[in-house]
Amino acid sequence: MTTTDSEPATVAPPAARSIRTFHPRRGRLTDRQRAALEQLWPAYGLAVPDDGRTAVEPAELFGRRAPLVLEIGSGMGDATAAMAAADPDRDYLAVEVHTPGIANLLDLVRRHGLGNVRVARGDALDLVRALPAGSLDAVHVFFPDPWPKARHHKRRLIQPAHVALLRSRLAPGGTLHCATDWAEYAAAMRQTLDADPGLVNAHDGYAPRPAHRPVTKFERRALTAGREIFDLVHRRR
Ligand SMILES: C[S@@+](CC[C@H](N)C(=O)[O-])C[C@H]1O[C@@H](n2cnc3c(N)ncnc32)[C@H](O)[C@@H]1O
Repeated sequence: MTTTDSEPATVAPPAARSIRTFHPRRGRLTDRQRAALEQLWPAYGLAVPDDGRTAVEPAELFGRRAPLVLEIGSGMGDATAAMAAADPDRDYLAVEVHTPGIANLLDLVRRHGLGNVRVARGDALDLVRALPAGSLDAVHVFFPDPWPKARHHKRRLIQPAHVALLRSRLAPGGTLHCATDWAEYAAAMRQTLDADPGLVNAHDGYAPRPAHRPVTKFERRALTAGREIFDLVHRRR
């Protein structure tokens, strides 16, 4: 994965051109997830452009201009759906690679009538590259894959070049909120985020878990196993 904080090269295409249907294999989804995927994907789904040129225009995706929250690695989507339901004046764009998670979030969108959620399928960094600079009010990275082995650290989402890219898509004053149950990753995240010249740590250390962040599926597992949770909230200067 190469990373750049430069602008996407082309102007936004019509939303319909960036939205495509996909058909995951039968058997991986519950009937309800499959039905939600088939019914909602055309209007609520986005195939992440991976050509490095196609731009994603949030106003076209949501049909309105509102502050935009990006949730990276939304998992089964419970936290995204809960936050979007409690925050109707902002739009929520979730990005995930795991098809059952995408379908589950679409099912939650359908059941709770969430007009302010869209679900992107593909690589989070490709999506971030395709978004306009300064277009995000917040980025949520809740319990990203920890890649605990040292030789796999290069696969981690939170590393200096990726943070610079994320920061470039945040509006001034926008927040980057990360959470993890992996103490060593938390320390590395904090060091990387604190070192970014365009970010300021909103809490001068780890943040108390904000009331607006629901307990996620992975967080529940960590709490059951007795692990500590670390939140980090940084603001773009
Ligand atoms: C440990 S899980 C956490 C899920 C959820 N945030 C939670 O707390 O329950 C990490 C998620 O990130 C997703 N993921 C990993 N790499 C990704 C990528 N490059 N782009 C988008 N999602 C990704 C995985 O599929 C997985 O669902």
